[in-house]
Amino acid sequence: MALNKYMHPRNLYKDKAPNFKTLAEKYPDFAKCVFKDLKGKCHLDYKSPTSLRQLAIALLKEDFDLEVEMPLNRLIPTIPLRLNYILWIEDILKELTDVKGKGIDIGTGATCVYPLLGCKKNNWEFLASEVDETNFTIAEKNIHKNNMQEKIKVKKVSGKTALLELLEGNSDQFDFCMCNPPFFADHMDAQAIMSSRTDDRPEPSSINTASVGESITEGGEAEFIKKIIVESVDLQGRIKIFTSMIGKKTNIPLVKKELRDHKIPNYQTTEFCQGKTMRWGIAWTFDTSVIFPRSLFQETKKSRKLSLPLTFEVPQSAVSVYDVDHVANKVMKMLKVLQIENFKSVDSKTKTVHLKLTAFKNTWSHQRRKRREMKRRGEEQTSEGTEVKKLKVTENFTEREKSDKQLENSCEKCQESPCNQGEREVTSVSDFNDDQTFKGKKIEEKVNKSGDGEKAANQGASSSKDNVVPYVTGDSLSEEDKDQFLVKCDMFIKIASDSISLEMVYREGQKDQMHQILQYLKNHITD
Ligand SMILES: C[S@@+](CC[C@H](N)C(=O)[O-])C[C@H]1O[C@@H](n2cnc3c(N)ncnc32)[C@H](O)[C@@H]1O
Repeated sequence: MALNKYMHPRNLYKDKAPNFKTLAEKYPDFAKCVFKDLKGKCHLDYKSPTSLRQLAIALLKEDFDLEVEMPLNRLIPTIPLRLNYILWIEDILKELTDVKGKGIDIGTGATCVYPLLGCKKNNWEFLASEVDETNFTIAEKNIHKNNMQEKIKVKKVSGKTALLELLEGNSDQFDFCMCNPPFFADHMDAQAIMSSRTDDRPEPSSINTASVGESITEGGEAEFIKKIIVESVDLQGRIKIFTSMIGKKTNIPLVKKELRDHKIPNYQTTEFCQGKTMRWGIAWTFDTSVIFPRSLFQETKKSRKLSLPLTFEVPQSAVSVYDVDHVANKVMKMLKVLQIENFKSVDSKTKTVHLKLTAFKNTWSHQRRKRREMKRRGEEQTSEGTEVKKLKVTENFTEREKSDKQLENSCEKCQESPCNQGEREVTSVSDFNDDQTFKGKKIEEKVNKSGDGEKAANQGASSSKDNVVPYVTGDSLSEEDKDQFLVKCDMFIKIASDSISLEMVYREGQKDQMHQILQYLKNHITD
């Protein structure tokens, strides 16, 4: 299921979808809803209220040892989503001191699902409200069925307020309140939302059995949550953390605005992901010392994105012999020029070369600017009668700048010039510190004196025609430079079908620097 990878990590359905076959063997009423395909695999009709009900009943019994009854004409709770909400509350409470384990559930529904789960899992106590007579009666039954009447109380309310009426005549302190508010503003809203589905947002895979009172509230869920926010101002001494589920993403900014309007600065949203459905949660408190857990969805998404490898197919023209060893040697020489530390290991089975890279200093970007600077300084020096040789460098840079421009235009990531991705095209050799001219001089001397090894390294980073383009060797980093690294990543050079690929996998530090290093290698590997 698309969103399951973002489910709460402690959600037991994250990596283990309910096994219909096993459930059918244990629960006869559920078995009646299951049908088998030609291969004998069990399926469920998610459009059938009876099937959904029997699945929820079976899961609550199987995974939480909870006995419940649910009317077919009331909302049937999807258990993975309800569990995600409970797990988020657990995470919030972990950050608090002096937790009593007491919560409020606004509009508990017939199943009384949050109090039953919270009480069973965490031994929490609940005060719940319900406006609907049928829901109220069945919620009470479900509490008794599970012998939780000491822990869970439900109060029938008029629905004029969200919390105030529930707390009348009660002086308890609560750690949190939770709510799955009625969703729609009116029938038109419900109709519009159900019929606004596109290919991107297909038909819901399951049926909504909620009654009018359960799913429709004046102004929709945003107004309902606003009501809780307004009341929370008066109740801040009684309830530490206020939370609500949000069903429509577009309501999040409205709710946040209401919080800001009431000068409530400490709030946090989260995502509840399950199957194909995403819902959101919002939590707020008047206690500024509370630190809410960060959104797991955003963190997981970010770390998944970060772990995707960047790949590059090495062209045949990069090396004289097109094999992994030659490519690896060439790349290592380029890394030496860039002063990127690398540790090599080889997987002899797959013939893959693994280089563990650590870059301490950006030696690969802003080269045009730096060469222009060098050119200027070269001219200054020449006018003072020093080093005529620098003029050659100047001329060559002009040529080089042209080719750099072309390279810049070819930024593969954004296809724009200048690159707008914050991962600017990288072009030439090194980041010559501040005293470019001095380094240039020093390097020229090196070129003049250097043996084959250094010349070979130079080829890795500069045009063979342009052998006066300076370079620095990898041994010139100061201890200070090495104290802080820019980025660490792994590079794999391997055979991929009939070509050799270079793959970079991010480890730590600034990921955009890894993009730049790869771009540099792409631009210069055929030099
Ligand atoms: C979307 S349902 C949620 C039911 C249950 N909490 C769940 O998540 O499955 C909303 C519930 O709130 C109840 N409700 C609506 N307005 C209410 C109010 N002002 N006070 C208490 N309950 C209310 C409805 O009757 C309904 O049972």
